[in-house]
Amino acid sequence: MELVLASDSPRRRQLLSQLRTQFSCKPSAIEEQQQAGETASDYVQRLALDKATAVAKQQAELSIIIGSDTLIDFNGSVLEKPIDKEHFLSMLMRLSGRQHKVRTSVAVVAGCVDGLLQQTVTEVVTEIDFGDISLADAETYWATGEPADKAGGYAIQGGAARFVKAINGSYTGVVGLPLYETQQLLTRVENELRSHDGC
Ligand SMILES: Cc1cn([C@H]2C[C@H](O)[C@@H](COP(=O)(O)OP(=O)(O)OP(=O)(O)O)O2)c(=O)[nH]c1=O
Repeated sequence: MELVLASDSPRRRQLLSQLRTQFSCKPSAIEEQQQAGETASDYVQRLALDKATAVAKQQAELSIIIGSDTLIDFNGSVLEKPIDKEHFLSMLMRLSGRQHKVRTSVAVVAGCVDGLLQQTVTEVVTEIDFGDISLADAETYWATGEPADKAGGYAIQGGAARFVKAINGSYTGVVGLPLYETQQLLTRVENELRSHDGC
């Protein structure tokens, strides 16, 4: 059965390759817009599920699809990718010297164009303490190009490692795909599918 990562994130592809050798990547084109009254937790789980189900509905044959989403929760405010340098600087300065949460949700769905057989989703929350970041540090970091496509404008696996004083949670979750939880969901869905041979 085909395994599909509903993503065009190179980080997620690399992380999933630590669990599985055979899978394809198909980005979803879902709109990322928090709804009025939607909590950060509800929002990140909805996006992971929407990404996975959107790709599942395009599959001709029964497949297993993984969708994931990552966002920063700063005292209840959602921070996503920076839209420009000013936006990035304001986000990083808010995070400087404070604690925030990184919320990553992973959904594992089984289905195809004819329907969905399984839908599972979980959320992993990681607390990150940043040390003090000067405006000059932040500007230098922006110039590397790394922050532009990362939630909160930083990559713990890259240059932003120097800002991280403490982490409590899942490192792979912060990078974009929590591997322990992904493996748990994959195993559960695969076991439940054993009796099915079509969609
Ligand atoms: C906080 C943090 C986020 N990120 C990345 C993970 C995600 O790729 C990105 C958050 O954006 P997402 O919208 O979750 O994902 P994406 O648009 O990159 O990929 P896709 O929707 O196709 O799966 O930020 C890091 O790489 N390192 C970090 O330390």
